Order: sequence, then structure tokens, then C-alpha cells
Amino acid sequence: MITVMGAGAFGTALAISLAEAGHPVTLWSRDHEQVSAMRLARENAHRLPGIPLPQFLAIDTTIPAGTGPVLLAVPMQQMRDVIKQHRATLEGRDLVACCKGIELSTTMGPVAILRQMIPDSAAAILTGPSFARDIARGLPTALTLACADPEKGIVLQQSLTTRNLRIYRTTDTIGAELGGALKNVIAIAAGAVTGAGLGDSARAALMTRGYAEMQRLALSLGARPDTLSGLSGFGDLVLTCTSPQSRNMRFGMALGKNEAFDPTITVEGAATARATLQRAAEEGLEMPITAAVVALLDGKIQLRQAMDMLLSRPLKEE
Ligand SMILES: NC(=O)C1=CN([C@@H]2O[C@H](COP(=O)(O)OP(=O)(O)OC[C@H]3O[C@@H](n4cnc5c(N)ncnc54)[C@H](O)[C@@H]3O)[C@@H](O)[C@H]2O)C=CC1
Ligand SMILES: O=C(CO)COP(=O)(O)O
Repeated sequence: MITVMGAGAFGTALAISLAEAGHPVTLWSRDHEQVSAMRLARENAHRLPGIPLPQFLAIDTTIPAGTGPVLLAVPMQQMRDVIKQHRATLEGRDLVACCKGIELSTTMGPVAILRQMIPDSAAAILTGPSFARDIARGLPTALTLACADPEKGIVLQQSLTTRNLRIYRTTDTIGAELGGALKNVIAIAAGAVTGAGLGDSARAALMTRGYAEMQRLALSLGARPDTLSGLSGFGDLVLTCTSPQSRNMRFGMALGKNEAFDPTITVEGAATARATLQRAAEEGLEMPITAAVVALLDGKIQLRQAMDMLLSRPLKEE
């Protein structure tokens, strides 16, 4: 039995794909009303309207006991609390973080949190370019499963691969989790540039220099370069910075247009930008685009000033 914790967009999409592949799957939510509504309508009307839930997908407020893997598809800043509340049930199971970000209070990534909170479990992360709606509609996607234990990684890769989820494997958990976290920050910046009408050339420059920033921090923290250039890094950066399906990009577009953005929408890059800047300072690294995103979020500068700041930095080699 595979358990997916978090009946948001991503958790529901993964549960649909896995259930359609014939796995017994339980989709867990803390919210009784949501569970009743989803059971009745066989649809996640809030997050994935119009997409039917497979007949054999179980939806519950209780995590089934057992030994099967548990996928944690809750927002990054909530993950620690969710684990704390369910620690006893999660102990000894293979745990797969399905979130993208860095915890603001500790600057830790999801795998590090899993290892700290439940040291006896295998800790992995599933990340890479994939919009929940695409997965849920059965469109093809490719993801990265990172697990430090290579044998466990193979087992998880095999058990989570489905007709439309092609999973690649790595043991580089640091690279995989940082790629997914940092691309959201750059997507906010790319959205802001797009929203302000600064043009596709500016966005391409920003994505490229943003990628350099991602590499600077990730490599300094021990990531492997090929992970950053793979699906979980470059791949997800491209998807998130070029599609308005991305919430991080849409949030950035609103910033660029000086418009309000619905605060109930999950935008991982905002908290992660602050956590990233903190971590970069500890490493003695410069991350000018991330710093500009934080200054924009804090209302300390306007987008034009942010661009002037970036463009007036000392000229250097690429
Ligand atoms: N939506 C997408 O296309 C993708 C999302 N992700 C990642 O998946 C993670 C979750 O994102 P989404 O599912 O899109 O967000 P969402 O906003 O659609 O859903 C989040 C879910 O977590 C639940 N939740 C929040 N706090 C909780 C708590 N304390 N205890 C229990 N449940 C809690 C909410 O009730 C909600 O159902 C994020 O880190 C995101 O970056 C990754 C790939 C694709
Ligand atoms: O991570 C994602 C695609 O890979 C989803 O991006 P958003 O969270 O910006 O919607």
C-alpha cells in the first residue's frame, strides 16, 4: 500500500497516477470535510477540478498501518509539523518528500528534515519538472527520485514509476532538493520580469544567471553538477520560468505588475528565497537575484530598481 499525505494538487495527482497503475493507494488528508467531499464527488474539486479520481483510490483521514512507502506532498514549511504529528505511524517506513523548498526556521531541505525527525526510515525526494494537472491528466512527465541508499532508490524508482511518470534515479539528495527549491525563487524573478513587460531576452538572461546562482550554492553545499543540470535542476527551472501554469511564476508576474496575489495559493519560492539568502550568507556566497527577490517581497525596492541593481553590478567573466 502506498500512502500519499496531502490531498493538494500534487498529492492528488501522484495518487491518481499510482492508483491508475494498479497500486493500492490511500490519499490522506487532515480535513474530514474534504475527504467526504472527495469520496462523494470522486474529484478534488478544489485543486484539480474536472479530473476524476480512479475508482480504487482510497481517501482517508487515517494513515493506513503497514510497511509501504509514504509520499509527503505537503508544503515545505508545514512538513516538519506533519511529521511530528504522525511520527509513530511513519517510523520504519520509506519516506519520500514530494515538496520543493528550504525550511525558513532551520535552512534545512526536506530530506535533511526527514533524516533528523525519523532517523530509522529511508529518506528520499521525488522532484523534477511536472505540473500536478499534467500528471493527473495522464500526460507524460519525467522526475528524479533521489535516495542516498542506492538499493532503496532502485526499489522506490520501480514502485513509483507509472505509465506517465518516468522516474530517473540518483543518490544525490542535496542536489535534487536544492534544484527543486531554488528554481522556484528564480521563477518568481522570471515572473516579475515578464509581468513588468521587460521582454523575453531579459527573462532568458535572468534564467541563465539564476541557474549560475543555483549552482553556486548547491555545489558549495555538496551537490553534484550533473544533478543540477538534470531534471530536478535545469529541467524544472525551464518549466517553472516559462509557463504561467507555475504558481511561483504567476506570483512573480503579479509582483511585476504591482497586483495583489491570492495568499491561499501555495508559493514555495517566497519563504525559500529568504531561507536561501540566509544559507548563502553562511556560505559566504553572493546570490544577487535571490537578494533582489527578497527585497521585492519585503517591499524595499520596486522592480525597476531591482533590475538597475542587477545590471549595474561589476562587469565580470561569465
Ligand atoms: N502543484 C504542482 O504542480 C507541484 C507541486 N509540487 C510541490 O508539492 C508540494 C505541495 O504542493 P501542492 O500540492 O501543489 O500544494 P497545494 O496547496 O495544492 O496543497 C497542499 C496540501 O497540503 C495540505 N496541508 C497544508 N498544511 C498541512 C498540515 N499542516 N497538515 C496536513 N496537511 C497540510 C493542504 O491542506 C493541501 O491539501 C509543494 O512543495 C510543491 O512545490 C511539486 C511538483 C508539482
Ligand atoms: O514545481 C512545479 C513544477 O515542477 C510546480 O511549480 P509551482 O509550484 O510554481 O506551480
